[in-house]
Amino acid sequence: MAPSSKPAAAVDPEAVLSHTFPEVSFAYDERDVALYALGVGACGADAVDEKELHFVYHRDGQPHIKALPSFASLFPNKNSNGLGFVNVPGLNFDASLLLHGQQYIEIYKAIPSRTNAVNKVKVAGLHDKGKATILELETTTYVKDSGEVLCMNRSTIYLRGAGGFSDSSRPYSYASYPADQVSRVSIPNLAPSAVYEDQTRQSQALLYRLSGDYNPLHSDPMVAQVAGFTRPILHGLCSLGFATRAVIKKFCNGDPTAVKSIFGRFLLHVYPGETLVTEMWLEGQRVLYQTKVKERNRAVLSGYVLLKHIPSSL
Ligand SMILES: CCCCCCC/C=C/C(=O)SCCNC(=O)CCNC(=O)[C@H](O)C(C)(C)COP(=O)(O)OP(=O)(O)OC[C@H]1O[C@@H](n2cnc3c(N)ncnc32)[C@H](O)[C@@H]1OP(=O)(O)O
Repeated sequence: MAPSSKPAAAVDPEAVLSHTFPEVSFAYDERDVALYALGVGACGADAVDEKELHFVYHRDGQPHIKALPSFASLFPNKNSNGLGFVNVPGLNFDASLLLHGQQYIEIYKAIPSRTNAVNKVKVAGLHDKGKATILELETTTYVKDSGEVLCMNRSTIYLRGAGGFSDSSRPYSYASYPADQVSRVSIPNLAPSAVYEDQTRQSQALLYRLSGDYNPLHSDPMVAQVAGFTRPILHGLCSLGFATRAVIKKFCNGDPTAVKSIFGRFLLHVYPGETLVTEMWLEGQRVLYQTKVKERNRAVLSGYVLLKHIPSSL
């Protein structure tokens, strides 16, 4: 290479956008649904909580257990343990520095408590932020036998240190979806309509990982240190599960089928053991929320949950 040549860019957008992912088949059952619910704190403060017990136990038997809508956020993990994008040609990054940035989930059909399913995955966005690259992957999940569409997850992955690949002065930015679907929510300057406090356990990430996200960032102190944290951090989707539970509890009377879509932006890491305080505001059929860590008084997550209808009791 001539000394004046530019080093190869870390990201080749054409190669990334033209990548096709293999379809992935998977199955789950009520045990997975209940394990997930425990992983996001269901019945954590009250083992007979009448608005949550049906997520982990049912007197009439396992088939009657209900899936939390955020259980759907696990489906992209089936694509090579969630890291199917690590080997995308044209996408070079340090995997130890990646963080989950945002998650958007559309639910088209009540999430069954057991099914055989298929994931179809595509790149939905790619953005050069200079110090980072943002990759967005869309995973659409179908019921295997009927072909019905169950849900769609759009996962935003923040790749620290992998930006700066744009040629021109205008940073590269591509998205295949309307911007307002996943824009950062503005938190109202009003007292919240509801507040819910949850204590995460020291072992929260160790329990949550058994639902299928085995990234050692959440369990291994050395890996966490390399990534810049004093100890393993909580999975972003675990915090999102806590926030979704808070909304279902406060606005849906425990009914998981009332939820149409969920959006969350991860603002700051959470350490297992910290207390999550979720403030919620009802705006039309959307519940805007912001989750703070009580011990550090810092906002760690914000977003919205769109409901099919507002329960008449509100
Ligand atoms: C199939 C998919 C599976 C994915 C699994 C991935 C593995 C899972 C890992 C985890 O769960 S990690 C734990 C959860 N996540 C976190 O804890 C991250 C918390 N957030 C942060 O630490 C920070 O917000 C950040 C992501 C490091 C960004 O902070 P930074 O200070 O670097 O950003 P800014 O200077 O404010 O903004 C730069 C640029 O980027 C945009 N942006 C910022 N934050 C996010 C975000 N969370 N999501 C998306 N985009 C983000 C921001 O808007 C700026 O862009 P412009 O506005 O300038 O265009």
